[in-house]
Amino acid sequence: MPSPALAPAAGDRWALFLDIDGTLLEHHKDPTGVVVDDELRTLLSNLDRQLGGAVAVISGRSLASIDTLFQPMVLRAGGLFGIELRLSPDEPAVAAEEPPALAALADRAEAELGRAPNIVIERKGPVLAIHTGPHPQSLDHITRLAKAALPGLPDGYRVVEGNVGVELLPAAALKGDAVYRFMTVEPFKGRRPIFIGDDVPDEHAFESVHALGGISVKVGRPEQATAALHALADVAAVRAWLGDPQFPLLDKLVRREVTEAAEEAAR
Ligand SMILES: O=P(O)(O)OC[C@H]1O[C@H](O[C@H]2O[C@H](CO)[C@@H](O)[C@H](O)[C@H]2O)[C@H](O)[C@@H](O)[C@@H]1O
Ligand SMILES: [Mg+2]
Repeated sequence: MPSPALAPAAGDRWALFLDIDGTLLEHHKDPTGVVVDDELRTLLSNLDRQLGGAVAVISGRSLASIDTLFQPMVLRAGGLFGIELRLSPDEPAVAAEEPPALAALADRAEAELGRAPNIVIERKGPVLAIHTGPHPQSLDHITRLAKAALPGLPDGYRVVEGNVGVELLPAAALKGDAVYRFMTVEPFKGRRPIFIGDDVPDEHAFESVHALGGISVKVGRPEQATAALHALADVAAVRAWLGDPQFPLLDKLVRREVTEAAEEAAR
């Protein structure tokens, strides 16, 4: 039997927010190499029907990249960590622009690092990603380079070191803010949010769903500090949970022990 704290309250209506890479899709060394299978499309359509449309992906990918991946589906989405919002599927995808100072940095990064093995540079308008793959040494080096570039960028830019790369993000790129924005509009309004994510930028969204009385689910990396209160082992476990006829039965999630130190480290 689920403990009372883990059982969905009667009458709860849910809103579902999903990270993409590492949550719905397994990683691939090339960001353009991932493929959305029809099983995932069917899963998302079923959830969309089940939750009255209160389903959105919130990703570091641009809306254009999300659309290319999921076509012909057009999802409610927060692209570029929430900078590019599509609150309803009939809104066109508008791409955010690359500021000149970031363009200059991206040009330099492409010239200096573009040929290095395992490094992939992804220009996404106001966000620049330098993917290293799971190679800690190059990750340290690239993080230092990215931090050194901050003074030349518009105010508020920050470096986020993720599991397999570094991203330079403007101040407005906060996944939790995207969750808040969705929660102000139909069909999300008044529901209880669930956010599922696997990486550092997802921590902000975990905090937001907590503030909204929702459920946070961290995927994989059990050794990593996180604010999330629940866990799923991997992409397969995420898909199995989402596809369970009893979704969202919370006792199928692993309840995380969150220590003060872990919460602090996740901030
Ligand atoms: O917020 P997410 O949906 O998880 O997106 C985060 C980034 O995902 C992609 O990069 C990562 O996945 C790639 C494909 O597996 C991999 O090649 C890369 O090394 C990873 O960093 C995407 O390309 C980025 O734009 C997203 O920000
Ligand atoms: Mg992810």
